[in-house]
Amino acid sequence: MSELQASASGGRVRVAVDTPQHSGLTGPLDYLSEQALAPGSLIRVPLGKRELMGIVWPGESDQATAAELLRPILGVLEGLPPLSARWCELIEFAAGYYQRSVGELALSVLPPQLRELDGTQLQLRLKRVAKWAAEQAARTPDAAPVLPTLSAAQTEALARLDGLLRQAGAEAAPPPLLLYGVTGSGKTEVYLRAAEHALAQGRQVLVLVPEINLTPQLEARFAERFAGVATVSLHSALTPAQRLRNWLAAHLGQARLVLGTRLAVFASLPQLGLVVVDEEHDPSYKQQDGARYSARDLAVYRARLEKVPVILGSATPSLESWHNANEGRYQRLALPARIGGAALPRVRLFDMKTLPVKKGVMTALTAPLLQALRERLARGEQSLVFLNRRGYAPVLHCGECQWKSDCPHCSAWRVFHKADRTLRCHHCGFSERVPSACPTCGNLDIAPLGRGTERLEEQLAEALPGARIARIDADTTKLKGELEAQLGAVHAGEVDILVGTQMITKGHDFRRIGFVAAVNPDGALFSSDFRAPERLFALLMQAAGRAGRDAEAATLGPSEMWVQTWHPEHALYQALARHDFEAFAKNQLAERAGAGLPPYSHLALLRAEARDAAVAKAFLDAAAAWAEAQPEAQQQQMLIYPPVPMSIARVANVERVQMLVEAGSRAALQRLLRLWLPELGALKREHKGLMRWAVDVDPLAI
Ligand SMILES: Nc1ncnc2c1ncn2[C@@H]1O[C@H](COP(=O)(O)OP(=O)(O)OP(=O)(O)O)[C@@H](O)[C@H]1O
Ligand SMILES: [Zn+2]
Repeated sequence: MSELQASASGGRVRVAVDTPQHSGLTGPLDYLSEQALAPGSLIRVPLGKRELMGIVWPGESDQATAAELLRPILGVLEGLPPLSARWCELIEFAAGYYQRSVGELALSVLPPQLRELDGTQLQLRLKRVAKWAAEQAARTPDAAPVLPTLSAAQTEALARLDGLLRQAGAEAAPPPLLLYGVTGSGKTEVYLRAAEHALAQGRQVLVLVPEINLTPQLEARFAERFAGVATVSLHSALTPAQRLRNWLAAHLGQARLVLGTRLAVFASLPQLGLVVVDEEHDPSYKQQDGARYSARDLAVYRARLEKVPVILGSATPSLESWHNANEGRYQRLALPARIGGAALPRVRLFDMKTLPVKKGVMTALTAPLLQALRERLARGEQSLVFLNRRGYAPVLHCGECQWKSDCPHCSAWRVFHKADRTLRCHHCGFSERVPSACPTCGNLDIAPLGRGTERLEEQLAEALPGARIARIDADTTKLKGELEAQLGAVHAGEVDILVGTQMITKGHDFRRIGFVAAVNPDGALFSSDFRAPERLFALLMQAAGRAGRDAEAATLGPSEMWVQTWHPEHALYQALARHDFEAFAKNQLAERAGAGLPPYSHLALLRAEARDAAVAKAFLDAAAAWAEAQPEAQQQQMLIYPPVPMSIARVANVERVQMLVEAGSRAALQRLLRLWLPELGALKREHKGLMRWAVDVDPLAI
């Protein structure tokens, strides 16, 4: 019971509480307790005039507060087993790495309802969870699941994995596995078998997916395979009550399988035996506010802490993971071919320059593309048309006075949504009815410029009468159940052409799609963000991956990916045409090495926000001056770039400025940040009008 000793002595306990931001990065605070409390216990403590939930934190107090100043704790949440020492360690690491306070992070990843419960309410919840778990365990399959015969590559991958699973809990942590499998190669089957093995060992399994919209499909596949295994999901679309129930089920060890989005990486799993990160390259794994953590990176850290295997799966791994595999830090397992010998789609780079030029008319639905769609329709095949822009048109425009539908609060256009006739800002949410005439000159003839998915759907319907067209994007799937219903219709063959944003390009196991078109992907080619090519390549590979997944359906004709571009000769498209991720990755890594960019360097972004951009900039300049004076910055070849406006500089009338810090070593960057942050808190007070500042470690979007 060494865990008990730390807090049993002298009545002093360390407690992680969510202290207010302005108090700076504080560690756990000391309180007095009459009874010995196991680390990880949930308790109630006073803070100022408030009463808060806190977590008894492992480790020694620094005794900074004199004993006579300590306040007694108010109570203990009885009946809940303490959070494990490893869970606390994960939180402590993440808080340190992403520069947040331990208490803030720890409390923010617990289900919010947990904070409001008293002992009696908790007892009731615990009873319900136990009942639910018993029901789950009694669930019998409709029919025994039919296990597919594994492909040779799957068999080999699993043999390697089994070796690691057997080692789980041994002295050294097994190396992370990068499951590099082309689209449709059966990665999910590998996850299922690995999960089966871990479950059979009496362990819990954590499976992460990048987006909520991928959880229903995955839940269904796991439920079908593992009837009788209590399974829960954890994501932000759950009600507070569901989230608490699922969290408790995992924490009590009753849920054996936990599926979820990035926040699930913090689930309490006392018997964790395997972690899976599906589509590990996906940017959605990075949290974009508060503690800006990468769930993928934390999954790797957590697996090492628990000494259990972690599988990172992708057809287009992140360059960070690819580099780690190249360097031998990760083990690479490849699934080089599609299941059943299905061919990857032929990629057709359609050169927009070959179209006859009609002045002023920019069309996304080119005649050859419509022809290709008609052919697929005639054959009874499904097609997918992909455009990464929702709404009807990105901007409304007056030809007389050149007025455009800008947002009064942001440096961005308001998007025209035709269905509800609104102009909506996708950044601040500001929405107004579409004016019937130009607001500046009164011209009645204002017209949409460019196109989003809503307009694309309309134009397709005009051009292809009789075709059954469905659209899936954030606008058509707002209501609960809508997405499932729409995907269901696609799977049932009730849809001929599916139009949508990137939501439909990843992860879905469509069986009937033979043709995928990207109508306007060029924009990302010339972005100033060094990660833009990596993201575009992954997106297009994933989109291509939705076509031709069923080897048997291919008797109709070969599947095809259609890319409309003004730059067919671009190296990115050339690699795409050959489905050559490896060449693309090699090329990109060489460029990154040359430019000293990640994974060859380590970045942090310091962001500042104010009504006046000059205030934000002055704060960052002062921050830079302070850091540059530190010996740490000078010795470690730390590079601090001048502050620049963010790509969308103003959102909701707030100017946003950012400053990039680049370091050769992760440890050096961490050391600087640790010194810097308390300083920044003090600096903020000197810069009147500064609203917020934040640090983003390993930022994804620059
Ligand atoms: N050994 C197998 N035999 C027959 N069918 C299989 C086998 N393994 C997987 N499948 C089926 O092949 C299809 C594709 O598998 P899966 O969805 O796992 O691919 P994936 O590698 O995850 O692809 P993506 O990266 O595109 O999501 C699924 O319908 C799955 O049920
Ligand atoms: Zn706005």
